[in-house]
Amino acid sequence: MSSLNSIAVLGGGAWGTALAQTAARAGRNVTLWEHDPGNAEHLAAARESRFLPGVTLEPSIRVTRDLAEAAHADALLLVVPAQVLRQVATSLQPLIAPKTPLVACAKGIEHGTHRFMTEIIAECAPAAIPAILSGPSFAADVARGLPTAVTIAATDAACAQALAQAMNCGSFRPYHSTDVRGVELGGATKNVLAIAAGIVEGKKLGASALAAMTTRGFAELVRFGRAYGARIETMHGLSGLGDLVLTCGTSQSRNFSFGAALGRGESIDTASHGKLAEGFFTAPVLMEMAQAKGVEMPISAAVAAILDGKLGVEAAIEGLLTRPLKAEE
Ligand SMILES: NC(=O)C1=CN([C@@H]2O[C@H](COP(=O)(O)OP(=O)(O)OC[C@H]3O[C@@H](n4cnc5c(N)ncnc54)[C@H](O)[C@@H]3O)[C@@H](O)[C@H]2O)C=CC1
Ligand SMILES: O=C(CO)COP(=O)(O)O
Repeated sequence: MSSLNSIAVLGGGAWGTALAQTAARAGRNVTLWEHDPGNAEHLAAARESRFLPGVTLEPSIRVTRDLAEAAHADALLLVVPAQVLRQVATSLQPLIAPKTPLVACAKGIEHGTHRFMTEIIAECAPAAIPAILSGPSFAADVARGLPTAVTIAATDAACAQALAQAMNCGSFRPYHSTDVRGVELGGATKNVLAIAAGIVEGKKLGASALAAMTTRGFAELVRFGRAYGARIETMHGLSGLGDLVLTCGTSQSRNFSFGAALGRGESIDTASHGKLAEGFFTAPVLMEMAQAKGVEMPISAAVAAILDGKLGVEAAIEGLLTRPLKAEE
């Protein structure tokens, strides 16, 4: 695949803004598309995103609300919440050139259809090359130019390599992979586990409990990944273990913060404090998919039951601790 000189980022939220900054620093010609008129106006006029205050847009980034203008880019990054990715991919379908890489940067699984992000792209924009970018990377860190490594996967190895090359700037190091399913599955699953980790923090259960939760959570991620076709080395990599460790360890994660608020006794309705916690949306789908293949995921199941209002936090903790003893696997 020839080099990708222009990049369009669709979504001027926290992560979209950070990735636009990265692509601009990597020397690409960058267009940042934002659907919301107020947010787009703020991006264009103040040169900062409402979702990432204090970060000034690189001067070369062009802000637009015109999807057709953004669709001209050599590669497009879809940086919107997982549950609206279908809507954006569908709108793009008539506008893009054949074989344009469309890179999902959302972490989730679609409600109702159980589709992973690249499956939605393949369905809605069949002429595109679907890809996924995921890994341990907080938008605020990336936007500030702090060192970060992620994985970019596409079934077409040359495409994954070209995307990694296009997004590589001094501080942002993308590895490439062809294990699309493994990369997207890790990012979706870890968000649910990060809510559990937050609950441990909010309930003040201690550092030992947090380490146990993260480790047994990883065992669930690996079991789920095996059932859905992920490679083991991917689950041990940046987009699996790496992102799990990141988001299970700090309140910088919105999923972790959401769980911590639940652990402190806040209601499900207010615990996100208006921020996007993708694990809230992924938890029920993850459970449906785990049950469909008989995958045992007790921590994720407890999170899903808490979020569904079927189980209290205290009862969930007691339930996990009193499960029959078993061999470690
Ligand atoms: N913030 C972070 O540190 C990271 C976020 N991600 C993932 O990126 C995805 C987006 O997250 P953030 O940018 O952080 O969220 P955000 O809440 O900061 O921004 C969401 C963006 O989506 C746009 N949007 C919402 N509804 C839309 C619609 N119907 N059509 C078009 N655009 C719409 C918003 O206007 C906004 O630009 C999530 O799946 C998240 O898990 C991944 C890695 C890091
Ligand atoms: O995915 C992320 C970092 O890799 C961001 O995590 P949160 O969505 O929980 O803030």
